Amino acid sequence: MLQSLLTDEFSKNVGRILTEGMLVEVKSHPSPGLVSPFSKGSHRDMDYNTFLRSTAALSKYMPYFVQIGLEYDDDILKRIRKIGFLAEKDMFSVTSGVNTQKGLIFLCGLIGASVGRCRKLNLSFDRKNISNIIKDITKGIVERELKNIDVNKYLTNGERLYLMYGIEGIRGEVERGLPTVLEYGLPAFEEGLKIGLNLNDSSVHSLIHIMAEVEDTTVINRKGLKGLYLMKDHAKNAIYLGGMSTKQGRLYIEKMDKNFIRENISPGGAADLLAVTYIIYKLEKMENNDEI
Ligand SMILES: CC(C)(COP(=O)(O)OP(=O)(O)OC[C@H]1O[C@@H](n2cnc3c(N)ncnc32)[C@H](O[C@H]2O[C@H](COP(=O)(O)OP(=O)(O)OP(=O)(O)O)[C@@H](O)[C@H]2O)[C@@H]1O)[C@@H](O)C(=O)NCCC(=O)NCCS
Ligand SMILES: Nc1ncnc2[nH]cnc12
Repeated sequence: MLQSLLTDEFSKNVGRILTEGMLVEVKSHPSPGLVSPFSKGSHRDMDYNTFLRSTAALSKYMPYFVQIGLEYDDDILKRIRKIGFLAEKDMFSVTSGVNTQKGLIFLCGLIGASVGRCRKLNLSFDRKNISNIIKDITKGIVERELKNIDVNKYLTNGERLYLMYGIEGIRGEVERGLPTVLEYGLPAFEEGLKIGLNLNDSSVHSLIHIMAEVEDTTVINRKGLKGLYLMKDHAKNAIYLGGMSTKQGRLYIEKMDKNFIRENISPGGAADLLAVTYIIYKLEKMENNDEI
């Protein structure tokens, strides 16, 4: 599959932004319960270096996702998954079997292909068009993959949690066109930059707003619905205190990190959506020739 797709300069540039998003996310701190350069968060089996290795391995695949959108009109989801499957294999091999960025591979596949498709159709690659194309590519995914699950096969966390609670997780997020990113992640990130926060602090500000809204199956998997509500309540308190824009908010977010580690909460889905937030922000800049 890789040999049959030759990537062009545009795909490489977009691929670079996808990789940058993964790096910006894992570099952000304090990131409650998550891995950062200063903390392993609520994890024993991975640290910052594991994420660097994983991101380096995945970077190779990013331009191919874009190329899919540039070259094909049909079976886009199937094609993304073919490449994604190879990427997952490489990820697990460099992390000794630890799941660092499985969700992100899928999300980057969809964003990359949707940007390729925008280019092909002469559409600007802004948040609205990316969201609409992702809705289109993933139309019916919840119905096909969750509502019709074969309960006798091995179930992934996402599938099991849908059966238990009806929670749609990453599939619901993409089929609805990334509402958590468009309605919460991006506005908070841009608000942070507008009031003068640096990249790190705007990212954490955005992360907190995402945590307040997302149905993160990584959290539910470990801690049940109680864990999800605990995460959301903490995030809402942090927002009430001003998030990263106030001293009280910052102190609260540092305390949140300690609480999440004590409670073994790691919002991996929220982390992925922060990466997506940054990626879409950066793609819009690229479109306007601002920062590339
Ligand atoms: C559609 C797929 C993403 C696969 O779906 P699957 O059913 O296999 O997976 P899910 O269990 O549904 O979870 C997928 C990951 O998505 C992230 N996530 C969770 N909730 C949301 C949400 N609401 N919105 C967006 N994203 C969300 C989350 O990924 C992050 O967390 C992972 C780290 O978690 P960790 O705590 O380590 O969890 P575990 O290893 O599970 O266990 P413990 O440590 O607790 O023991 C990390 O991956 C982050 O990225 C969910 O994990 C897609 O993969 C697919 O199509 N699969 C089919 C096979 C295929 O074709 N693969 C190639 C696809 S491109
Ligand atoms: N920084 C991070 N920490 C833990 N899990 C994650 N999944 C994606 N990014 C993560």
